[in-house]
Amino acid sequence: MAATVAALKSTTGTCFHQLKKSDAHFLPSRRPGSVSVRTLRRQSPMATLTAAPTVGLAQTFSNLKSQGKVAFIPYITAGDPDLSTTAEALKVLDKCGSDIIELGVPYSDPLADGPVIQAAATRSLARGTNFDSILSMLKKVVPEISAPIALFTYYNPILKRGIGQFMSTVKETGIHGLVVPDVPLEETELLRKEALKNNIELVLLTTPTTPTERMKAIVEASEGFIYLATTKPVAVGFGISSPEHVQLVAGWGADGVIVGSAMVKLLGEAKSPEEGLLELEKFTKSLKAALP
Ligand SMILES: O=P(O)(O)OC[C@@H](O)[C@@H](O)c1c[nH]c2ccccc12
Repeated sequence: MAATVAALKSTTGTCFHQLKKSDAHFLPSRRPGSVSVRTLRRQSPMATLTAAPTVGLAQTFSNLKSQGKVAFIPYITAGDPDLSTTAEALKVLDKCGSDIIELGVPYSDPLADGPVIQAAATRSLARGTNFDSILSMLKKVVPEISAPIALFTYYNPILKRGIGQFMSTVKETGIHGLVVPDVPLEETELLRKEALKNNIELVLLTTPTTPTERMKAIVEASEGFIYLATTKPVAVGFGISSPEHVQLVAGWGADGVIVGSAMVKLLGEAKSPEEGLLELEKFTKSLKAALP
């Protein structure tokens, strides 16, 4: 895998259709920066009024890279065990130094997710979580947290609202990035156009088995994140669940480390939301401490 990371950093590439749970994913950065994101935000005169993130995903990577740091990127599913716990969890993750937070919108056919996240989505939907309730939770919480958020959603909820309407609504909540795992490159043109209009970074996906030419095209089109293979900064995810894993991946030369299922499990399987949040805090701190 270390060799894979090195190879990916010297290639431009991606495949989209072949995305599966066994694959790692990577996040590139485009815009150079020199000041710590977190320092920048906290020094802002607006900080007492609102801690809204001032920089997006790509900029966050640039800023961290210039300090020799590796991004810590947790993923949680919205509405599991309930939306008010998700709101608290976002604050905990932010407070514990997460650099970017991935928030999954639960969907009935989560084909790109593994069993833990699928189960979380099912529980969340059974509780009645829907896109509108997630948006109103985000409107309240996003101004209180520093880390930029990337929303993970399948394509259907976007199509249902209409792409333009979806992007502007999402932008209003203060979300910076969007990952749509079931849209192939060929169908992203309109999505990209509307995302750009609303200043949302649209993340495309690749896998280690993606043909080089296709990888190049996807890397070219992606903003903020790419899953696998790029000369831009790279973040690795899938199957990472301990400080040892995090350390190992950072040692391979990755620019960011993504942890999903392990987080989701802590929150979703805790005896109570309070206990889940405490576990989440402990776990996040231990992972963050393992990174440079
Ligand atoms: O859960 P893991 O093994 O820690 O891996 C992160 C991954 O699940 C998360 O980033 C993710 C959630 N939903 C996705 C859809 C596509 C790609 C990636 C994801």
